[in-house]
Formats: sequence, structure tokens, C-alpha cells
Amino acid sequence: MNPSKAFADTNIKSLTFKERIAAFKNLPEFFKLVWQTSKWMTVCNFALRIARSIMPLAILWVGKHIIDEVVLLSSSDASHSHDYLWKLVVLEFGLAILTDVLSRAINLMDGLLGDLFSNYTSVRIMKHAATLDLDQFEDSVFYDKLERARQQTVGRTVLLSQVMSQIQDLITMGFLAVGLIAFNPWLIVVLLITILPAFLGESYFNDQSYALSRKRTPERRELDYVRYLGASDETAKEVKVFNLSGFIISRFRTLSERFYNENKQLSLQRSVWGTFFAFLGSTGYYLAYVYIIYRTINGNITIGELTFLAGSFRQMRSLIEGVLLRFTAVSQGAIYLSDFFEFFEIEPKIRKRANAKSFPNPIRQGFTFENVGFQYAHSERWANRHLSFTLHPGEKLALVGENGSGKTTLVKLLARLYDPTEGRILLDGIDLKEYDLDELRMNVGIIFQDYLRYQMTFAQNIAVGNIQEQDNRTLIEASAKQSLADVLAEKLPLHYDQMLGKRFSQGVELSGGEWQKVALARAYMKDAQLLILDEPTAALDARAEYEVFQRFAELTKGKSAVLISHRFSTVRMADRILVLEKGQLIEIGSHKELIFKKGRYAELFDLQAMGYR
Ligand SMILES: Nc1ncnc2c1ncn2[C@@H]1O[C@H](COP(=O)(O)OP(=O)(O)OP(=O)(O)O)[C@@H](O)[C@H]1O
Repeated sequence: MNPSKAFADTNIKSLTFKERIAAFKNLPEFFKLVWQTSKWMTVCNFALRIARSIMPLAILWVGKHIIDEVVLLSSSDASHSHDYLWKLVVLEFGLAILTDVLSRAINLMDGLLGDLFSNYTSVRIMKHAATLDLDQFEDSVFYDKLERARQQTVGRTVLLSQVMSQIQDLITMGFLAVGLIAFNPWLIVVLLITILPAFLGESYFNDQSYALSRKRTPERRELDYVRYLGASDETAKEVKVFNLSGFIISRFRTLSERFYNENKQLSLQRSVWGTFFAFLGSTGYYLAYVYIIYRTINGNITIGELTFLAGSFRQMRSLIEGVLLRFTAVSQGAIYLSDFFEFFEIEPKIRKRANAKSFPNPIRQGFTFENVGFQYAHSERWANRHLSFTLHPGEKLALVGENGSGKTTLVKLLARLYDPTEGRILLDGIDLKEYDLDELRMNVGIIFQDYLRYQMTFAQNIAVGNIQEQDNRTLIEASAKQSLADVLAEKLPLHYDQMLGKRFSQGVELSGGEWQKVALARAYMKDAQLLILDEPTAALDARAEYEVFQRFAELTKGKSAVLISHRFSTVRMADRILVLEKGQLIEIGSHKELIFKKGRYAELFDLQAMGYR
């Protein structure tokens, strides 16, 4: 069976030898990361491996002398001293113990350095991910890269010990080769020839498994997602009421069985070919062994030399085999590293600029949209189009429109989570892109409708609004007071130190409205000049909503605010109301003006008012 034909039908792109070698370019960068992880451990690891690489030859050499000495003693008279023999035995015993100690120390170092490396690279991934743009996170190709990079943090610790072992074994081979070449260089040639097919076969199968795993990244993400759906505290409620477990399990089965079958096919072929290649390797070894025995019988070499050569040869065989097979594994790892480094090459478009302008304080002219349009990546539709208006300093603006009309997109543009696809947004007459990004984030507070419910303490859940102030309890409590969350804290057994959510021990679950009050408090953690609340009161009861907005109006006096709400009782409190339809501005004015105009706002308002009559 030809291994290259066996997989032709699955149409997996395999790697060329050149690509494999090219991947080695990643190794210096990889070792730079290892070095940054821990300098002293890296040095220690190398030193231990060099010491360990000398051991096999040393033991074989002492062994040869022991055998020759035994042969000598058994053929000579009893008066001959045994001292030298016992010294050799003690020496070999010492070397054997040292070998064990060194091996253990190397394992320990590999394990510790590997853990540190994994932590270090995870932190690097999180740091880099934090700089990336929101639309990059919404792209599935990006997710695949992130997923592969994440896998690398664990997988690469194996690569680390593989590369180190490779170096160690190459040094050992160098030592052993000296003896074998002195005896007969052809032995090494025989070894190489019989082992080479195993190497080529292994390379081929590694290519296939890499191609398979790469091709399957999106499905693997789906598999993780389905596993999460099937067994998670956050999904359990819906899974139960909709009785989804059968549906989820069957999706999981379909996906996982497909994986399993593809892997099984590959593994089976790999073992069949592996057995055949091992047979070739053994044949080469025994040919050489017979030759050494023949030379010993003829008296060309001593019995000690026979054991030394046979031992060297046996070790050489397993070393060459190991090194060649590991070569494919290392190049494999090096190829996977490309995914890892590729992730770090993704550059954000929205980033801090050199010579950025300071955010104005106070804002003098406000935010001006000039024919702003925005299209999400991979979307044909415009989520916002031809938007032109000004949000004046100190103004409270409400956004109204049907679902999907582009309200959230508009506020994301205002907070610079995206940049407009066309047109521009000016702040005090200067493009928003010119301002310092960190200052902008400090000055624009935004609470989304799908805010996060952090499984952390009550205080931390508020502090996330301005994490630099996480130890400022006075500020946290004041913020809680402003969003009416303070009353809630009083009721909890541990007050502000109460763990929220059910995921961790002693966590207390809050109601939807209670969570919303906690999330709202985040808005007050920083002294932002523009506050954006995207449907912040949807889960609040009527009284709470009224109170929240009374306070909001007081607290944001002199500040600009944008409110998104479907409740007209809230909307009418705003200075002006902007009505969106299919991403476009169709009306803008005060409640009175818009009612008087009898346009879309008046129509929607009447519709809702009718429901209350
Ligand atoms: N991340 C995204 N990627 C692609 N398209 C998106 C994304 N977010 C929203 N959209 C699309 O953009 C349009 C506007 O969405 P947006 O969330 O701004 O509407 P909205 O007015 O806030 O809706 P709602 O009242 O339901 O919250 C919708 O058609 C939506 O499908």
C-alpha cells in the first residue's frame, strides 16, 4: 500500500519537505520565548542534558573494560588481583546512578519550565488579544487562529523537551559514532539506510495529521461549543426547559464521530506502516550484529569490544530512530508554531497613536457625525448609513428605533469600538481617531445591554467600570448608591464582599433587575464626560426605572449622555430623540417636537401608549 495514495481521497493538503525545513525558522523565536520565560532554568536544562549525553558512551566504555577484565581473570591464575575489576564495577554503578539522577532532574526541569512557559505564553496571548479590535473578534478566521494559538501554549511545552532531547541525542550519537566509525564506518551507513524508510513514513503521517487537525479547527471549536452547551451552569436552564439534551448530544456525536473516524483511519495506517518500518530497522541491526560476532569469533576483536560495539550499535540504532522520528515531530511542532506567531502578527487597526491629542475636558462643541456609515465585516448591509447630527455638550440624547435599526452600532462607533466605514466622527471639530485611545476610554462610559455578569464579588462587579480604582471602597459604594445597588448590598450576607453568581462556592445569584443595577453602578466608577446606556433599564421594574433615571439626570448634569431604550417613558426624558430606521436617521428633535410632527416617533409612541390604556 502506498501511503501517499491512501489519503488521496480525503484531499488533505500535505506539506513539502521544504515547508517542513522552513518551519525550523520559527525555532530561534521559540527559544527566545523560552529564554524570556526563565533564563536560569533554560541554562540549567541545557547543562543537564549535555552531562546526560555523555553517559551512554561512558557506561559502555567501562562495561567493555569490565568484560575484558573478567575474561582476563578467568583465564589467568588465582593470584591475579581483582581490585581493578571491582573499581570498574563501582565506577559503572556510580555512572548508572548519575544517569538516573540526571534523567530525573531533566524531567523535573522540563516539567517546571514547560508549566512556566505555558503560563507565560497564555499571558502573552491575553495581552495581545486585549489590543485587538472588536471586529477582529467577530471574525471566524480570527477565532480559528486564536484557537490554534491557544493550543500552542500547552502543546509547545512538549516541543521544548523534544528540541532539547534532540540536541542531547545528537551529542550522544557523536560520541558513539567515534567508536563505531573506528571499527567500521559501513555499519553506520547500513543503520541509516534501514532506518530512513521509517523516517520518511513518519514524516508523511505527521503531515497528514497536521493537515487534518488544521482543516478541522472550525469543527473543533464547534465541538467545544457543543460540549459547553451540553454541560454548563449557564446553559442548563434552557437545555432543560427546551429539552435540548438529546439534540445537543446527537450533534456532539456526529461531530466527534467524524473526528474519531478520520483519526482512526490515519492511526491504523500509521501503525501498519510503522510495523513494517520497524522490521526493516531490526533487519539492519541484526546484519551488523552478525558481522561483529563473526569478527569476534575470528579473533579480530575482544569480547569486551564485542559488547561495546554491539551496545553502541544498539543504542545508535535507537538514537538514530529517535532523532529521525523526532525530527518530524519537531518540524511538526515548528509548523504549529507558525500559527502561534501568526496570531501575534494580527495588528489592531484601532490603536494608540504617537502624538495623539488629549481628550478635551470639558467638551466644547460636542460629537459631530458627518455622513457616517458602517458596514460589519463580511456583511453586505450597512448597519448605519448617512448619519449626520451633533451630540452637544451636556445633551441627553435618546436613540429609538426597531430591532436591528442600528442603535447599538451607532454607540459602538461613538465609543470607538469600531471606526466608520465612511464619513467621520468629530469631537470638538477634530476626528475622533486623533485622540488618545486610553483617554477616550476613560472619558466615554458605556454599559451594554449584554453586560457581563462577572462571577466575582459584588464590589469587583462594580469596580470593573474603572479597575484602577478597585480598592477604592468609598467610590465603589458611592457608585452603588447612584445606581440603587447599595440597598441590595445591604441585604447580602457579606455585603460588598459577597461572591455573585453560582459558579463558585457561597456565590449568590441575583435577579435580572438586580444584576442590572450592579452593572449600572459601573457607569459611575469613572468621571466620564459621555455616558452611554444601551437599554440599561429593560429588566428594572417601573419604580426602579423611574428612580434610576431621576438620578441619572441629576448625576449627569452638564455631561453628555446617550440612552437607548424601547420604553418611551424613559425616552421622553431626553433633551432630543434620534429615530433610526434601517441604519438611517429619519427624525431628530425633542419629545414635543416629534409628537407635533406626527412622524414615526409619534406613531411608535402612540402604539406603546395604547398598550397602557
Ligand atoms: N457584530 C456584528 N456583525 C455583523 N452584523 C452585525 C453585528 N452586530 C449587529 N449586526 C447587524 O447590524 C444591524 C444593526 O444592529 P444593531 O445591534 O446596531 O441594532 P439595534 O438597533 O441596536 O438593535 P436592538 O434594538 O435589537 O438592540 C443588524 O442588522 C444586525 O444584524
